[in-house]
Amino acid sequence: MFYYLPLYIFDSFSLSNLLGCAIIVLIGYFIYKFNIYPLYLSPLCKIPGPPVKNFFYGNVRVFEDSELGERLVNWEKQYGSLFRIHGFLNRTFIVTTDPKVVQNIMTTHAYDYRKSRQLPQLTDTIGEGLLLAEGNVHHRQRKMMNPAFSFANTKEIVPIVVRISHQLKEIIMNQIGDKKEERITINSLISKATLDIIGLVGFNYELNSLTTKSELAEAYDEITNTNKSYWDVLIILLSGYFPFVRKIPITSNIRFMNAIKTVGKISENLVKERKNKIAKGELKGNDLLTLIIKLNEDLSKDEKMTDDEIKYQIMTFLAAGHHTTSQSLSWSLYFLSKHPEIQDRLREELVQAFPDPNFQTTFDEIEHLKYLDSVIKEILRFIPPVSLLSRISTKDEVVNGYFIPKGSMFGISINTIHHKSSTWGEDANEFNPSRWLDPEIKSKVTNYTYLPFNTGQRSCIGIKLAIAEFKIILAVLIRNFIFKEVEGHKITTVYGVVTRPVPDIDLFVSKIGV
Ligand code: HEM
Repeated sequence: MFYYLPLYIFDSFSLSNLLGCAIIVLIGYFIYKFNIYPLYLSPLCKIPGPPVKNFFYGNVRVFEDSELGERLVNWEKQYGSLFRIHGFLNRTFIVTTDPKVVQNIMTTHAYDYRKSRQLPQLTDTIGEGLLLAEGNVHHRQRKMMNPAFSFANTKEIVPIVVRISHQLKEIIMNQIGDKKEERITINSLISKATLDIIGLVGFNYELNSLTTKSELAEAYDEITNTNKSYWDVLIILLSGYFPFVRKIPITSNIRFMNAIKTVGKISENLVKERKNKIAKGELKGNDLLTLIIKLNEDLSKDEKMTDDEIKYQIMTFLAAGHHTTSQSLSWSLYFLSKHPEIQDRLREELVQAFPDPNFQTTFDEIEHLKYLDSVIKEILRFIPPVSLLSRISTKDEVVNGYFIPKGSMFGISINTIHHKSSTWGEDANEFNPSRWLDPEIKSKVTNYTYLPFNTGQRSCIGIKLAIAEFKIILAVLIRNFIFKEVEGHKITTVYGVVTRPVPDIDLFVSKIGV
């Protein structure tokens, strides 16, 4: 009798019925997985959080959302330092600003949390370099590369940063020419300057993107494209779940993949070129790549990085090392133009320290400028370039009384932590560099209340380089120009991989003393 069962089924169900059933089962599975389970059945539902209003987007877009920062700050006030939000397809994020939880995730048990691969375009852009490596691989790579980012090496690269900063200054001077002032789009100029700097300090490679058309600068313009359409964002979000979506041959995907190929090709050539120099005994220089290759030479076979690993580090440094710094610099000029009194005070300090507008400086000289230091600390507090860090747990755990199953996603909201009035006072939402001169506020600053570069094992390896570069470029620009707001030019803050202004920032720029 059982022998006849399959035929019996085919008799009574036509193929279209079967297909219909399969579609219903699939839709049922989809609704269960992306709606019923995360919103009603998951143990994470016990954690408080805002109601979900959108079937697809949950309560935040998490990526490319212009209101994310403000909403997270408000939810933290309402639900406390550990709360639940839902992103695309109702993915649950446990958002935390609790210093103890942050410490546990970032320091005490850092390797028990892995990075999210929800943004495959990030993996495509930087490869499996230090930023994305996990566990022992990360530990080995980091240990090996730390010496290349030491204070001593950072001091050595200061003259390069000064040279490019003055080159940027000259370009702006020329754009202003004899005019009283000129409206200038600052982001793209600064981004080229920081790309040129990472090219030189990273690989002793003259990208010259400030002065010539650069293939690499164009590739990054494409990758970090600021004019993303609704469909571009949807493709990015969907590719987090279904990676093949990135491979569909539509214009935005093709342009993105071509840009990625350019970055990969240039990085590969840099490794080859350096290897040739080693073969000829010509390996000289104190750029990061040379230092890393030298350090690699001395390692045992098990510890050595492969050529591909070195290529991924180049891709990582290029991406991680230029966009963050350039966006922060652009935001600085924007807020300094909104607060002319702060800009004037900073300029006063700079003119006094550097009477010559074409000044050359050392690391120590620039480090001693207190107000410049306060302005930079404040911009990194007020608008941290990396506003949200995500981590996925690899073990079941109980956090603040809630059971959190392994595989859960934590979002450490740096931006929210940086706007807590309990740390920063009632004016936490104001841009006020002077707070950094207040001993009471300074006493509340710890690795877990202020973390623009993250903290612990996965903190930014380029922090010293980033701060030196940030200070020098800002010092050269503010020492030589006055930046003024363009009335009616409205800027929105968009929280992507890096927090960026949309549209690009236009400012009126005039020369000092003209
Ligand atoms: C204002 C500038 C910068 C900011 C705000 C910044 C911020 C950050 C943050 C928050 C992280 C941690 C990411 C995570 O835990 O998921 C990070 C990691 C990293 N950053 Fe930066 N960064 C900046 C500049 C640079 C520069 C100039 C470099 C130069 C190469 C660099 C290279 C890296 C690398 C390689 C990592 C991965 C470190 C690891 O996982 O061990 N960053 N950065």
